[in-house]
Amino acid sequence: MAQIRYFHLTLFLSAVWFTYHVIRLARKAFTGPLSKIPGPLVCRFSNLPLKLATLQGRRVFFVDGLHHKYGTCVRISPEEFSIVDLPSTRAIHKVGGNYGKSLWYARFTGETDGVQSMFSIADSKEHSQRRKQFSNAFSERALLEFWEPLVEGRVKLAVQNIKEKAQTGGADVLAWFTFMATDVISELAFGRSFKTLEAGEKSPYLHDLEHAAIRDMLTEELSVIMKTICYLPIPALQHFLGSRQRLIEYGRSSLQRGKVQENDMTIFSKVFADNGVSANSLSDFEKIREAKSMIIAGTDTTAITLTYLVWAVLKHPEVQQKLVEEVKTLRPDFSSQDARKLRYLSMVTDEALRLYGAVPGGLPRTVPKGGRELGGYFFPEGTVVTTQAYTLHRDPSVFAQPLEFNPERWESPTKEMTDALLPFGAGSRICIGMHLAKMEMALAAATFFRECPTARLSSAMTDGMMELENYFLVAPKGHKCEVVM
Ligand code: HEM
Repeated sequence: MAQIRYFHLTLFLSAVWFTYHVIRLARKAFTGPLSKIPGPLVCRFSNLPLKLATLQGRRVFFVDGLHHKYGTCVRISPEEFSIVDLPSTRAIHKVGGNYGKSLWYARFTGETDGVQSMFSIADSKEHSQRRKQFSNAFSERALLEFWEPLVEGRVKLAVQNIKEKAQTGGADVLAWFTFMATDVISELAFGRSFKTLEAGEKSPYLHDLEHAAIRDMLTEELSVIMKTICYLPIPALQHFLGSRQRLIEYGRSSLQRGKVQENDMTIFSKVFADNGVSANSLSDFEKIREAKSMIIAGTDTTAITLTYLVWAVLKHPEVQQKLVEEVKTLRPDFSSQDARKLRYLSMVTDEALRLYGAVPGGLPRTVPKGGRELGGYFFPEGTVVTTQAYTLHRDPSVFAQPLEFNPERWESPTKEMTDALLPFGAGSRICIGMHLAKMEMALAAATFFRECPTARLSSAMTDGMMELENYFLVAPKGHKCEVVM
């Protein structure tokens, strides 16, 4: 008898809980300023469509599709709104706009324990203090003075390997550019390169980084399932889950080694102190977090964009011919500045960044105190608004025939075009590694087309393999890009 009473009580309480939530969701969906924002009915109640798209690697395309249907401002989940008109994008990202990064960044990077890297810090003031500690190390001046020989050396070795392999069967440019970017950023962060170019394969640290990224993404999207499975005593699973701890231990021992050898030429070096503020003053754990974050942010981003640049050029023989002629004019020991002065290479790079910049979507921000008017709608404070370069870069009113790879469009660009090109983000959170990425890309593209002027795509490469998939970054679905000579 008592059991039946408990059963009815549980049923009653569940019904109350359910009704309360339905009413709360319905109120949110159909009343208040946000209810005026268009979007699919289901997205007013559930984030399932967005979650599914994210897990299937097509978030950016899902959101782009919604913009095509509903306009420049659209509801993508009960809690999140995407806005892609240029004035709103600029307002959200502008310096002093005070739109903090949303909590998604801390969860996505697994930095929810209070020790955050520059990438995930939400608070604008705290972020600007941290960023100041690194801005000198990543300035163009410091790059030219301290890091250019390192980048040049890694680029030469990468292209030499590509050339040899391309002549004798096939070279996967994505793999070699990934090794190159890894070696550069690992030396900047830890004072010692992972030497993946010499090994011709990813280091254990990189494997752990990949596992940690997948783990963090799954924890963000499927938290209940992840909390449950982490107790299963399966060795492979436990090894996978242990990746984050191994990264911390690697970082700790690298920093220790740096101290012992007094090797101070890293991004944390006092050499780069800005008005006495250097990243040297960070705690060891903060440095470990920053180093990990920069290796993640500075590896695949550059390698993927560069790979698409090479692929897109090889798909367009007329572009390849023009580029090959141009890079021939460089002196044999050309510098990154010489390469960046090349007009056509710069047009090709802008076009590759427009269509294939590796971070084209979903930069969520929290609306600051007092709320803000954006795109004709009022957003109360605390609302999450997100922008995406993917849609902005394909706006037909700004870029004629937007889906075509056409470097010539940058011959004499309109102001709208240059304003709308935001592959590195904008404002206070603009990519701190932008100058480094541009240096690597200019040197690598120029060296590749000088050394491999007759390169072509291998017959094994299909267009489908280079279709984009999107897990925060975009990447080729086939996970490789093979060239031959
Ligand atoms: C082609 C290559 C690259 C692309 C397309 C790219 C793109 C971006 C974008 C769009 C953002 C803004 C993210 C946001 O607002 O949420 C960003 C931020 C960032 N990037 Fe890059 N990036 C590239 C290379 C690099 C490199 C080489 C590094 C090396 C350190 C790097 C480090 C960072 C960091 C630390 C941030 C966070 C900056 C902050 O919040 O203050 N990136 N990047």
